[in-house]
Amino acid sequence: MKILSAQQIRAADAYTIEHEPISSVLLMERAAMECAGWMVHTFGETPPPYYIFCGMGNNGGDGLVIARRLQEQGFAVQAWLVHTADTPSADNAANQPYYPELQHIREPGEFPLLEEPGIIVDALFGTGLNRPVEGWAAGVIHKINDQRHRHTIVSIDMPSGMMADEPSLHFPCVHARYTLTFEYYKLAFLLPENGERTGKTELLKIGIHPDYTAQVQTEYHLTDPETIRTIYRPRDAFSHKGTYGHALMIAGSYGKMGAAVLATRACLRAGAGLVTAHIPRCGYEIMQTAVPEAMCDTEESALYSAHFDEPFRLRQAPDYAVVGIGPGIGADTATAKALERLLQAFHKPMVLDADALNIIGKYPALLPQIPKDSILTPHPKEFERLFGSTDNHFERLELLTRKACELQLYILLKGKYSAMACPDGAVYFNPTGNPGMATAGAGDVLTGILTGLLSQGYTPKAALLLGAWLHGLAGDLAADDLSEEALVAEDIIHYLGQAYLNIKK
Ligand SMILES: NC(=O)C1=CN([C@@H]2O[C@H](COP(=O)(O)OP(=O)(O)OC[C@H]3O[C@@H](n4cnc5c(N)ncnc54)[C@H](O)[C@@H]3O)[C@@H](O)[C@H]2O)[C@@H](O)CC1
Ligand SMILES: Nc1ncnc2c1ncn2[C@@H]1O[C@H](COP(=O)(O)OP(=O)(O)O)[C@@H](O)[C@H]1O
Ligand SMILES: [K+]
Repeated sequence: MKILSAQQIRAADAYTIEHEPISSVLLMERAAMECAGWMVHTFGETPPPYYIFCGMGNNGGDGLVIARRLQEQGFAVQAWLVHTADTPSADNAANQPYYPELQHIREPGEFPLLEEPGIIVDALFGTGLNRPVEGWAAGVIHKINDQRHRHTIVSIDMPSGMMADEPSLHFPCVHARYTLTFEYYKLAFLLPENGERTGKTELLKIGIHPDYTAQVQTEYHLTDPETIRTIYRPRDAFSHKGTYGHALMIAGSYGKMGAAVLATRACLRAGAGLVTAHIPRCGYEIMQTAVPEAMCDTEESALYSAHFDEPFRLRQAPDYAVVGIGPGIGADTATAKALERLLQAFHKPMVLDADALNIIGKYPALLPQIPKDSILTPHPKEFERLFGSTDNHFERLELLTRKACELQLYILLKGKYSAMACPDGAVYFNPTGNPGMATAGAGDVLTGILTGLLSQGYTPKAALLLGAWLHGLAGDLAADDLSEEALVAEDIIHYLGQAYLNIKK
């Protein structure tokens, strides 16, 4: 699913108006009807009163139509026009006569007392916002926010005060419980700095012309079930384990064998044909007992240098379909040396996570040695160690995209919407997953899944999009049964099968 800028959204509206064709006032009617329908469905036939605050632009126009529609259905509605400008937009003005009970706020003192707990509809500003809200209009936003513990705040299209494509963290902005957004997710919603203000996002289709969406060029995308279904490849009936590759998982150290077990298990569950776990000797029995399906390749100590010093084994490394490296390996000098040797010996796309990334953060000269099209999976702290810090999440996204292009790597920056930057500059956000996955080892499972998918022959981009989706979906299915709180990393592996079945439906 494409993510459009505010400017592209305006163009999409204009294209629809011209080519459907439909008048802009009717398009507004359609958008507002969807909102009113959602509210009736969500808040029921006997809801608390609706308090609707409308701005002077088309977002306010939506608010006026919502007020009329809800009132026509017999609900208790009060609506105010907040005079943030001298003149309303044409479609806003066109709708005012159809809601004669409209009240007016021309100064902060006119903000009403909302006695009965109700539903506040925020229709002050939408995608037309082009600067911070200031003065008494900002005061109205603060007053709305002061009510948020007594009332449910629903923002129309965007929380008023938030910019769709630019940082606005420090701007006055409505803190919504729900944001009913039209047709496309806005980039701002997907960045952690705006999460608290956006609340739960509901995407409402308002009938934007499909031809516009099909032809518009955008670097940002949200992965969706259709994309995932086109990526997923069913198994060939005549295939054998050789078809699905032999993966090498380099993970674990004394005290961190759990990371190796989780990554190895996840790699097998994702569907790799054969998996060898490269681990320190101290973890041999743990691994053989916990994951009998995996082969083990051990070293005398927890250090990895010996392995890749040995010419025979070094020659073997390229024979693996894929290498996943990082979970729990530690970041001491000998291990760093071993990683350097691995990068000299292995030239196919690989998966680098956790301590492998921390080592590279310490020795940045290793970065350009990573095989082209490899997948890096940093969490925000690891990302900062690798590439430095930024002032806000828009800048961080820009840095992520730039690094993926410069280094010709796929980089997944973890989060609620993990951002996956591709070497061609495209960025995909993954919508599956939940806060239950903020638990030790969840990232090790992701490393295993990605390695398992690459092993089966998925391209790095396909493995990345499908892997992130499956990982989050397995976490969602696990949380549905077990709760977010009780979810542990092992559960994500356990529910991977259900996640596969779900995408095949
Ligand atoms: N035909 C269309 O274009 C449709 C538009 N729709 C709605 O229209 C919205 C966009 O409407 P508009 O482009 O009229 O803009 P908004 O209603 O978002 O903003 C209102 C006006 O405020 C002014 N403004 C910007 N920043 C300000 C600030 N900081 N302080 C005070 N005034 C400021 C702008 O000049 C703009 O004209 C969407 O978010 C959506 O809700 C929907 O009705 C669907 C159809
Ligand atoms: N709130 C959340 N919503 C969705 N996914 C989440 C959330 N919190 C964590 N995750 C996912 O869980 C994983 C956690 O990885 P990471 O922090 O590396 O864990 P660890 O290092 O303990 O293995 C990431 O893939 C991340 O996207
Ligand atoms: K709004």
